[in-house]
Amino acid sequence: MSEPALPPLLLIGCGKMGGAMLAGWLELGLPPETVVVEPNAAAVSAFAGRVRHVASIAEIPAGFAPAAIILATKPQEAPNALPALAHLAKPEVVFLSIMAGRTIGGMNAMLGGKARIIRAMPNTPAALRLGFTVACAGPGVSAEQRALSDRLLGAIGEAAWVEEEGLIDPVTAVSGGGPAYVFLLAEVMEQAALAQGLPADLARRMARATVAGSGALLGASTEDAAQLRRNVTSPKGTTERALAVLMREEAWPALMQEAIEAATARSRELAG
Ligand SMILES: NC(=O)C1=CN([C@@H]2O[C@H](COP(=O)(O)OP(=O)(O)OC[C@H]3O[C@@H](n4cnc5c(N)ncnc54)[C@H](OP(=O)(O)O)[C@@H]3O)[C@@H](O)[C@H]2O)C=CC1
Ligand SMILES: O=C(O)[C@@H]1CCC=N1
Repeated sequence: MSEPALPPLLLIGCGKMGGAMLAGWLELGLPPETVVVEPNAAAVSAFAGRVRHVASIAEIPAGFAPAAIILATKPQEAPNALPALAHLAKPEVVFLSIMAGRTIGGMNAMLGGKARIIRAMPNTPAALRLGFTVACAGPGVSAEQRALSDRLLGAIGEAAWVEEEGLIDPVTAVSGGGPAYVFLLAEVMEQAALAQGLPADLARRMARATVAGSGALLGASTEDAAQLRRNVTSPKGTTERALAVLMREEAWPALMQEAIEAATARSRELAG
């Protein structure tokens, strides 16, 4: 059975994440009545003619009744943007926020106290529909609103739900920011290749292809990451020597834990 048509949406902020999500939703067949609020016209140029673009919340057409309002501005913009959207907070409208840190309670207060809110955390592979999003539904969200949000998040990759909102902070640290750590890996591998005398172009290609190829292998495999690592590590071989450095107690395992703790703490600081 084919899925019902998507209802019109209102997207607030069409930057890196908002734009990536919009691209996925357009593939699902988003109605052209969809409104995108984005002050930076260049950010929406790729979607010209497929959605209605306005530069500010004040310019949202009067009477427009979206089923879902996606909040994809920076968390710091919430105190400006959310009160201006309070008049749209009705039981039949679900707010789907991807803002780091901003809590359901804090957003609800800015939206007038009666909003139905889902707090979600996607990541940038959403641009290739390979994202991973974890979502949490706040009070009053209906089964239909949750199903619509699940469909929207499923259009940009995998979606998972948690009941405890506090878990979204470590999710933000692990999968929300996670792509940055992987890209950093490509950067430092390239630098290490250069340090061993490899030509710059080759160092760059090697690092990118190794990270991208390993990600694709992991994505296609049912084996644990640890087993895929072992598959590379010949006894008494070269990889074993490298891993003896990287897996030292104070090295990657401890550093990653510290990094995730720092990002989780920052997510909690952004709360409100
Ligand atoms: N980037 C990522 O990997 C992820 C980001 N997020 C979350 O997504 C949100 C957006 O992040 P990201 O896409 O990286 O940021 P961007 O800065 O790329 O996008 C935010 C966009 O919102 C626009 N904007 C600013 N004020 C308003 C307003 N009042 N109404 C409508 N649009 C407005 C900005 O315009 P201008 O630049 O002109 O100010 C900008 O284009 C953040 O809350 C972040 O925490 C979540 C998961 C991953
Ligand atoms: O760095 C940030 O705050 C956002 C949230 C996760 C990824 N980017």
